[in-house]
Amino acid sequence: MTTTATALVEPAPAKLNLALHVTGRRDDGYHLLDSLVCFATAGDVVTVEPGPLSLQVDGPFAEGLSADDDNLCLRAARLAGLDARIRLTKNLPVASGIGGGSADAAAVLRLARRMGRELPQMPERLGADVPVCVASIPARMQGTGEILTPLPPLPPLHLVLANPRIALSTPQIFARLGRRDNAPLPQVPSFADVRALVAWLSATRNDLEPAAIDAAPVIAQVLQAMTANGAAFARMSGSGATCLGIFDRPQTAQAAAAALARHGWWTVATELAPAPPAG
Ligand SMILES: C[C@@](CO)(OP(=O)(O)O)[C@H](O)COP(=O)(O)OP(=O)(O)OC[C@H]1O[C@@H](n2ccc(N)nc2=O)[C@H](O)[C@@H]1O
Ligand SMILES: Nc1ncnc2c1ncn2[C@@H]1O[C@H](COP(=O)(O)OP(=O)(O)O)[C@@H](O)[C@H]1O
Repeated sequence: MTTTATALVEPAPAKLNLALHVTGRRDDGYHLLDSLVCFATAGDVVTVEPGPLSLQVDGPFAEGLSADDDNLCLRAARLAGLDARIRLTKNLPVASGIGGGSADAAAVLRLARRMGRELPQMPERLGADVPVCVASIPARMQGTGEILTPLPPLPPLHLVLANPRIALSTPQIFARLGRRDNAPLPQVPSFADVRALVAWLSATRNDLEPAAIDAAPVIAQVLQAMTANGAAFARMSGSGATCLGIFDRPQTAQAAAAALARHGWWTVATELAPAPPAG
């Protein structure tokens, strides 16, 4: 698809679970979560142009993804009643704990809104992470993902994301959990600076991290490498295997991303994403 003047472009920022507590399980098997979520400028890009509904995928991770009817971009378009030619540039690794598919679906819903459609009720029908990805702002996420409390802006963050090129299945990681009745997050304050955020995060966890390390021990090496390369804080996001590191300066983040890439891992140095324009 060549892009024309009528194309609309929407970023699909990577979703980061800075903290993720699993606090229970519903009768239908879905888990109750309590998570501090934010978004990075690193992400996929969704473009739409007028035309019948279709999807074309390009970008570095296009190969791992089929453009068939099940693709979350097409499912989101059908839910929003959007007929358009969609192009997805897949920059994020697939099945990697940073909500790529949910962020893509959310970007399609925002595009549909820009084209005059109503946001569909219960976007969580597309995936538990879709509501927070539609908002794409720092938020506390509870319930199974549908209860959102927007947070005051976070301090600027210099981040590294690293994935050891291992796709992990979200349901399989949930299934490996030892405990499902952990305490909720402590109260989330307004963070004066990165030091305050890191201190708060240090008293929290990602409850899916031990289960994911059990399934893919290399994740522990990625976390260790983040710290060895100067991260003030390192943690796995979501159900993994992508890990995030918080660094003091853009230069240290870029140097760490380059050092981690020498292991053959996917890495990117990034920042917090700006909020999408209010719809
Ligand atoms: C774990 C999280 C944390 O943000 O992130 P990812 O690792 O996917 O990025 C999300 O809750 C994932 O959201 P999402 O990837 O949209 O999940 P869904 O497609 O709705 O669900 C996939 C499967 O994960 C399990 N699941 C998901 C969400 C939840 N609250 N409890 C669950 O038990 C269920 O087995 C479900 O069938
Ligand atoms: N546009 C999409 N991008 C990524 N994954 C998608 C997409 N559409 C459907 N999927 C499917 O959703 C699953 C979860 O992918 P993803 O959202 O990237 O992972 P995670 O939820 O761990 O962050 C994958 O198995 C993939 O096949």
